Amino acid sequence: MSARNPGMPLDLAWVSKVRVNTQAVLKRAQQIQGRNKNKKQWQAAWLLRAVTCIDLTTLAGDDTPGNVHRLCMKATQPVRYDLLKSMDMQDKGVTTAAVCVYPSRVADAVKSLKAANSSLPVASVATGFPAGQTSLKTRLEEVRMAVEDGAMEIDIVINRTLALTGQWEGSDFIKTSTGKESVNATYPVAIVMVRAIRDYFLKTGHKVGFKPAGGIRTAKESLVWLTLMKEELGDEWLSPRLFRLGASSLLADIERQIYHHVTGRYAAYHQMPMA
Ligand SMILES: O=C[C@H](O)COP(=O)(O)O
Repeated sequence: MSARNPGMPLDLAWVSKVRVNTQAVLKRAQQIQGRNKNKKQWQAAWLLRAVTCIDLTTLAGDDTPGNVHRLCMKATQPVRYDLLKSMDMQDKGVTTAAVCVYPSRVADAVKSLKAANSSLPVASVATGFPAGQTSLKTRLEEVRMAVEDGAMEIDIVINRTLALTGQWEGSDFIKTSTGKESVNATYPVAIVMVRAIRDYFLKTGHKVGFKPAGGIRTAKESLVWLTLMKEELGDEWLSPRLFRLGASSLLADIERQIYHHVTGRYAAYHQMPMA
């Protein structure tokens, strides 16, 4: 996770000067999607990079200590050992970036990771996820409880009422969406967001991270996201310190593509143990 953003006084004059050329952004999004033509051996390396940037997520109403435990085990060994061995990557410590759960499941996740001797961080979606329509007092209490239970990272749902009325400040990491909306992470919106990160960096010298989340399900999409980050912000934003993919079911497809790279065959989903 990136260093804390010290922030800056809210400068609405700067914000209101921002203009977005929608057609240019849509064209750029198309261009980035067309760029994704890595050679096979590089593609496997990029896919492993994507794995290390995943916040492996479960945010279901019926989450239990059991499925959170499986998620944690998958996060610590996200790609089958035999596949990693074939690529000589078995001892490179490939894990996902974090696991992401509801506040009520943080303690379960911390316990499972501790038992597995893993230092993977637990992220939690506190603050009235997904609507963010709870009082400030409740929101702060939820963050406190998640941190007390061992969460290292908190995905805060911004108060959209405040944002829409111009009352907002800077953050350490910005995330596209909760994953619970009908439209979640899209490339054109992401381009606008990462360019805001670039502008903020140029103005303050502080690097804010970016997390697209919601509906990211295929290995191909993960490669487009990496391309977008590389081209718009540079190599430094290709590490989990500044880039996360928030996803509950992306990993299975990435692992299948890696299986295909190693064996030349496609695996059924059940051959890839999943949380
Ligand atoms: O923050 C993470 C998202 O809720 C995950 O969304 P997803 O289940 O569509 O991958």
